[in-house]
Amino acid sequence: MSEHERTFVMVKPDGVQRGLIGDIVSRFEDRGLKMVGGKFMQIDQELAEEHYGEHEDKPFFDGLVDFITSGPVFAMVWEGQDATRQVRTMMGETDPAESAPGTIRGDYGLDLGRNVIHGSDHEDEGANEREIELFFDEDELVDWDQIDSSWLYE
Ligand SMILES: Nc1ncnc2c1ncn2[C@@H]1O[C@H](COP(=O)(O)OP(=O)(O)OP(=O)(O)O)[C@@H](O)[C@H]1O
Repeated sequence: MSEHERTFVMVKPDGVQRGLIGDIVSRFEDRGLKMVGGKFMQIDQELAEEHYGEHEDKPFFDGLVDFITSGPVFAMVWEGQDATRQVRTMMGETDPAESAPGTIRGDYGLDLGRNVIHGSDHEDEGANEREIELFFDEDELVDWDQIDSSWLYE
């Protein structure tokens, strides 16, 4: 799939507390993706359990929920050609130790838990739109087609 699409991305509490929001946003801007939404927020227990619902039977589930609710996150929606897959490629692997230098987790990730960033799974059909809906109301997102940017090129 390589269509123009939106995807959900989140700088996790470790990334926020280490001051990595700006760098991460820059990487996506430089890549040509467009931000359509952004929210600095604290995730509560209910939202965390819903967001990570697919992992509820895993031994690391409680630790994952504790971590993601431990401090503010920066939730974002980015759009562009094949945006979900592009973001996943730029993030690296789930385990930072397996992530190539130059990827976000390869450059900054510490371990499986503290891996700086979340992005929708491109192999899970519809995960991007489900996660966007979970974190954002439609009126919090910008429709760039409706924004006049002709002045930029005058
Ligand atoms: N074995 C594990 N031990 C501890 N934490 C884990 C483990 N496996 C996954 N996690 C944590 O759970 C998150 C979700 O796992 P998942 O398999 O969906 O990875 P991912 O899709 O790369 O990550 P994310 O969903 O955060 O983008 C991972 O980002 C990681 O922080």
